[in-house]
Amino acid sequence: MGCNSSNQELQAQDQKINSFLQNVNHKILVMSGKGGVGKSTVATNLAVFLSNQGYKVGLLDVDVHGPSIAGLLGLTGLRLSTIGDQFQPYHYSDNLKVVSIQGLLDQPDDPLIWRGPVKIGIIRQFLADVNWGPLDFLIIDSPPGTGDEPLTVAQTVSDCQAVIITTPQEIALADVRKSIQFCKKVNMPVLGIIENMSGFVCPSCGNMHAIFKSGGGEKTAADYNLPFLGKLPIDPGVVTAGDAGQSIDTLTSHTKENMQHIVEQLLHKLPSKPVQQRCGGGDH
Ligand SMILES: Nc1ncnc2c1ncn2[C@@H]1O[C@H](COP(=O)(O)OP(=O)(O)OP(=O)(O)O)[C@@H](O)[C@H]1O
Repeated sequence: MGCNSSNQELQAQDQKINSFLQNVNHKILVMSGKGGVGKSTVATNLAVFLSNQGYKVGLLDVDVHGPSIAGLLGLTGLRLSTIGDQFQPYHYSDNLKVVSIQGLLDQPDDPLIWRGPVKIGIIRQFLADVNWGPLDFLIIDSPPGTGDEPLTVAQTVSDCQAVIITTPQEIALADVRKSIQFCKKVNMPVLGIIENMSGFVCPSCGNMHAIFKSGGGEKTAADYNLPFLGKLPIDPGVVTAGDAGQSIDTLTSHTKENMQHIVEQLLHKLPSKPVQQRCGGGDH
């Protein structure tokens, strides 16, 4: 009896998830094999750049143990409110809604000491019980690796596609190859690979220094016959902007153009679908 009722609850939740996902044109999971390669930075900026172009975007942080989206967007006091039985996403702008586990913590520095089933439960709830509304893009930022969080997304969001972030050095690329194999195993198409921290242009001499090497992400994409979406250099401005809760869009360096190029490449790879009601641009 208990088992039946929990099965029924799961089925009811599945229905809610499916009815939300039917109203989302493109679902993108941003993954990396290795930690600290800039996955949250890229996920956040993809969401901001797309929403600035007028697309309706939802940004979901499923990095339960190390959520950083709220900080990168300057939403340090982010709280998720509820109306009835639904969470209300944070409206970063007219076109960008944000949900992060951070919004449920009493203290921002509280650690979450959760095992798999609890994490799976909260991710499903963020898909079932959030008042997202119709979206052109749902961008999901996952923790590094191939654990519970990306697996839950892959199993729950049936037409999700992956964008894999790497840095150019071999130790990161070895983990990217695992991410690619993971995507194959769970039948999640890879939209492309982005190489972050790809070279550093010295502000004094203007020369490019390949601190973590350069080109490894592009080569891995070619080796696996996957699209290469572009690269971002090591840019101290990215750190300063991220720490100040600002997007790459506020930078004056070439990094902004590189990010725009990545967004254009991504849009090229996607089948065009009718856009949700578009607004002029972000208001944040
Ligand atoms: N292109 C870049 N140039 C300079 N710094 C960068 C760049 N990209 C990201 N960073 C910085 O690197 C740090 C890690 O970035 P971020 O949090 O996005 O990585 P992550 O892969 O999501 O990390 P985690 O594994 O903890 O989830 C941040 O301080 C960020 O500002």
